Amino acid sequence: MSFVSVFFSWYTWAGLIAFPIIVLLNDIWTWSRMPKGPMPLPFLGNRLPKNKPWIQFQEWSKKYGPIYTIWVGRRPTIVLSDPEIAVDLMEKRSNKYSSRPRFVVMGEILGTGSVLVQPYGKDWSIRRKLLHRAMTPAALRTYKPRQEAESTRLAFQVLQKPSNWERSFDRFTASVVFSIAYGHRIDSVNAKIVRDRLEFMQFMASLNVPGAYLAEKFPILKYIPSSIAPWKKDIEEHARAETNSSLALVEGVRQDIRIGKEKGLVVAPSLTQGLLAVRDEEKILLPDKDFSVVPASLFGAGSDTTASTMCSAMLAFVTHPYVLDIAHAEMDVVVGTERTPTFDDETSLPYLRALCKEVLRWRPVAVLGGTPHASSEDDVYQGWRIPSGTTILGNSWAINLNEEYYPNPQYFNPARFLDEKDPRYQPELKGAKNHPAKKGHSSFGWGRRICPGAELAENSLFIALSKLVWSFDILPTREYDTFDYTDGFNIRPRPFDCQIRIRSEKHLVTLEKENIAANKYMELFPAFE
Ligand code: HEM
Repeated sequence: MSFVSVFFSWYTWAGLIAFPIIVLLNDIWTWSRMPKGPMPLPFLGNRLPKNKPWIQFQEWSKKYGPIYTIWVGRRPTIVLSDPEIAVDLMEKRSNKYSSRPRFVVMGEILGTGSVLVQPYGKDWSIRRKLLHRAMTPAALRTYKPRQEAESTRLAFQVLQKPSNWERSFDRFTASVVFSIAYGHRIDSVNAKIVRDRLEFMQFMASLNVPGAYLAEKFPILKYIPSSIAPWKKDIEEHARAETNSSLALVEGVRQDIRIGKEKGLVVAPSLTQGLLAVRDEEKILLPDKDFSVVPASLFGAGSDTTASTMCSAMLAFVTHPYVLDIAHAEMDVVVGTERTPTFDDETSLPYLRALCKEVLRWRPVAVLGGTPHASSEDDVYQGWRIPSGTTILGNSWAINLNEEYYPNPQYFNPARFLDEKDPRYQPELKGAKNHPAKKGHSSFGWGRRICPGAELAENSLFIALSKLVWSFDILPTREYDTFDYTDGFNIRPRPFDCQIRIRSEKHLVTLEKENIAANKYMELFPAFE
């Protein structure tokens, strides 16, 4: 039979027509057994919002309930808006819900091997275990002096240039993670390494917005040669630059160790230094390119997230001024004016601790729960069928602002997180339901993929906000829109001005004195230029 006759034969045509029908019937069957959501179009899925999808997702949760399905092309995504359900799936059934969806653009085309986007499995587990070595309680204790010194330097920089507060926050969080990762501090956000890293991060974040790239719906598009696909060429160039930069940072630490040995100098302890030793001792087979991702992920995942949360705290201060009054009163009693707060004060500053939790709840920086989870086995939940490979998106915006758990959720009030015996506790802020997580919020994610840097971030938040609250009055200069946030993977308030002034002459003298000691301490960690 010739090719032409096969082409025109009736069964070829029947096959061509039957195939999409079979696929469609299969999709309808899958759809009919999954939690109901907005009606998708065959093969195309749902029309997804281009901007701030978490708002639309929250709206849909009011119509379709706390668990519903949306379709990205033919791929189902379950959206969760209730913390209990999120825990049921991603924690109690973490053996089935700890993978990541296929990221055609951010994972396969960018391909920088970030822990964040790796599917559950051996490759992910090696990197994650290495990361955990840097986050043990003992390791976290050794970072505290750096965080204290850096937060004193932060308060002093804000004192010197109050209008530059947001940049100072970025410098602070960058310096904390870089000094931990590579043993080098950051004195300016204009340091090349910070500019480069911020660009990589913002770029990566822009790849993960649902609906941003057609290749996510139609993976075949990833095979288009980059010579005729400028969007792909751009992604590949970013990937090369990021990998080279991560490798150079590890090489820098190797060089520090070499020079230290030659000259008999003490090298500032760092995560990279420790992990290089572990890799050699335990003969962990991880090529340099993949190894370099581990320390690099500290900045990628930990700097902007922490700084953005601090920016949200500033927005909360200027829009809910009474909070600062209460925090100031607590500082005055516990710390006084002769010294600034330290980690030793933590247990005596419950309002400050509650304030940090409330910021994380009120404006979760990883607004869609960070990187989505994916199921790796078929499952049945509340009678619904959830097939293997389903994307699971914990909408932190909807979860953290869920009225059943947090009455009057848009109202910023740290008292929600105070102990019931605390006289400042307000019972009317207790929800009809109790949040199932020990932390009382879901801003660090869930289960086996929960943020490994949560405690480090909480420590940075606590000490930085404590020093800022201790030092300053932070006052509104106009009306603010508490929803005026950036778009993307992580969110932060759009830049805004406010009045920041030192609380008294005594505070000024103490801060100046402690800043000298803090600068001296941070000399242990030479600055990245
Ligand atoms: C306020 C600060 C931070 C917030 C709100 C935050 C939030 C999150 C969230 C929501 C996830 C996704 C969790 C999940 O999939 O269930 C995540 C993952 C991650 N975070 Fe954080 N994070 C913060 C700071 C940090 C810091 C300081 C580090 C540094 C070690 C870090 C490292 C990571 C890494 C490596 C992952 C990927 C984990 C994995 O996929 O296995 N984060 N974070």
